[in-house]
Amino acid sequence: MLPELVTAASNKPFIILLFHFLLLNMMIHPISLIQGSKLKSVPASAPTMEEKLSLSSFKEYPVSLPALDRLLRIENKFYKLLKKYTKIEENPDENLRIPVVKYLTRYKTEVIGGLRNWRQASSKERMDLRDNLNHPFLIFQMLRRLVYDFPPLYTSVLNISHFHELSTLGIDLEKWPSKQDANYYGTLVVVLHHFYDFSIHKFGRGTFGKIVTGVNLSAVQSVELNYIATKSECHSSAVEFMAFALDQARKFGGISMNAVRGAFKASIKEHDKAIGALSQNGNYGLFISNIGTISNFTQNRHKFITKKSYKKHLAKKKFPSRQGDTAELEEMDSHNYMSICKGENWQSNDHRKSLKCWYKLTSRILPYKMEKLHQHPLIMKVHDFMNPWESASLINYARPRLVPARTIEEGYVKDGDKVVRQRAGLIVRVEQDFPHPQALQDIERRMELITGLNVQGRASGEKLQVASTIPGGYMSCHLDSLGRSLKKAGHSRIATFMVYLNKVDAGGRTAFHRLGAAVRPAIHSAVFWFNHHPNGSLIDGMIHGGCPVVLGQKWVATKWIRWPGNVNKYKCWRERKEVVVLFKEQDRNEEIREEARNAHPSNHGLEKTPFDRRENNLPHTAMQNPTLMIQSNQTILTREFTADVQNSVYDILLAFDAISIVTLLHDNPPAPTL
Ligand SMILES: O=C(O)CCC(=O)C(=O)O
Ligand SMILES: [Fe+2]
Repeated sequence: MLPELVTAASNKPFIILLFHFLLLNMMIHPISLIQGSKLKSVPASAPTMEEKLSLSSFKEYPVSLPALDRLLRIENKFYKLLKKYTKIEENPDENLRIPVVKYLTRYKTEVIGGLRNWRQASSKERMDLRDNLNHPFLIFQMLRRLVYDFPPLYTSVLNISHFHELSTLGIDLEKWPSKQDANYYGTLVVVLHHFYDFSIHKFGRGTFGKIVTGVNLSAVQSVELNYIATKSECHSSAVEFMAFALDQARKFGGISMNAVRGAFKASIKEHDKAIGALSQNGNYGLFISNIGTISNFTQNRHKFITKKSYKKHLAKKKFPSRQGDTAELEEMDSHNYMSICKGENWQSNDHRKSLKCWYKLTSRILPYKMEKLHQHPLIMKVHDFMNPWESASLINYARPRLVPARTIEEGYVKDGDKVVRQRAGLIVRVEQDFPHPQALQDIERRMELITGLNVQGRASGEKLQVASTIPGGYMSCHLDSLGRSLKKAGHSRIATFMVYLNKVDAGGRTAFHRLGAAVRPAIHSAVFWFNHHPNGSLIDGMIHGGCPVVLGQKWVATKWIRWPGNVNKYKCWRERKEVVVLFKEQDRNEEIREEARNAHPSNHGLEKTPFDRRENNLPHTAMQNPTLMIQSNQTILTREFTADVQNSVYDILLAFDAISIVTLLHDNPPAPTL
């Protein structure tokens, strides 16, 4: 247990104990942070506390907010009882005095101090406990107390009559938070440092920029964060956490100086080794992002590969420009993405001058304030797209339904990998049970009026998706489209329309690093961009990522707009090729056939094809395993369809690389009209 370790530190070789402790007891969440647009798989994680507690039907994070809320309240009760206990006359068991006082002191510094200052910091708004739980650092500290300090103390005091109230709280230590749970939040703190390169010396003592956080980072916690950072390949962050540990140990003791000094040296060595290997392997993105965060530890400066040597390295190796599509550019992506997240802007003055703002008038809606954020390729911002009631309804709908985001790699959704592309980010699709269907339709209709694209219906858009991210959570850089060409990927998301549903206190920009700029999340506003050129090819420049949220919780609603339902709007991208779909199935519903015969060949609005009607309201039995024949120009293709595929027009289009279905017939069709 950690407290024993710390007390023992002064007389035992601490470093040995320290690493023994770290290696054996700290199983951190297996992550490897960022690293460009290349996706890394994450091994299955241990059961989370949420699963163990089964307190709530939804998982908001590995530990759900209601679960955390409950823990916070339990701990608060415990704190009050301990405090009373120290004040009773015929005092307490002598053996208990030290651990009780220790717990009280930690609680006072980490919670009371933190909460008070946090409140002051939040633009005079009263923040409830939940808001405080929203910061990974405070959760990290709380879970550490509950994992290391709470169980032994709780077991010792449970039979003391003064504490009998505890038995009514339903605490089950078997289902108590684990070290993994605490360390998960440690990784989020590391992410924040790795990206934003803030001063740990200030942050660890309670300030974050202009915000007073009340954070009070102990030497031991700093050592733990060092370990987590090393495991996460954030080597310069690791060194900085260790440097802070050294500083805290020097100032406040409680841990062996020699041991921390030794661990500090070991950490630098580890850093240099890793960085050296990275630079030799030519992984410049990672190399630079690590180098970039090393600050000036004057006494140890010579031990780092300094920025100077990085510059030499730069001089030797020519880095690609920010345009184009090369392997090297991809390597640079992670670094550039981080720079843009930090607020850098590489757009030229000329380009910025060309970015205009205007009011868009349509016949049906009030004017929208439109702002061009990038010219070629286009990124548009729509101010005040959502009304506050709509945003709140979407958040309220999503909150209890969130699930960890699944990942999409090379066009396939991989089940099981919870957080690769989206870390500490959870999503839900807005389904039929959304209580305000009319509002949803309004929202989608407005998207259509603004973009000029169809977004409603399966062929035109995916269901609106709401995503939530807590501080430390981010989405590494990626392209929204699922394939390089529309031809290959019929599902392709030709455009993205994303709405920022709430105010994010700090961080959480959407970074378009190859375009040199990021969009700040502005409450109720939307951002809109194309992922494909009109000729169908992918716009590589649209690679983007959601930067880590620093303070507050970020909520976005995203509509991915699809190709098949919009293909007619891309009139010139290739020659029109019409196809005839033949159902060979015998027992097809007569109504469908009738409609098919009547369908006018020139009706290309996919929403109106018999297929779609079938999808919406025709009996399903008629559609079991049909064989489709597609006649396209002179070629006749036949293919068995699975139940899944038969359900959608665009899947059929995709399978046959067709643009549209002009008619739908039973056997022996007349010659197609091409
Ligand atoms: O959260 C963001 O700002 C970006 C999210 C995103 O890119 C996505 O969901 O595809
Ligand atoms: Fe995206």
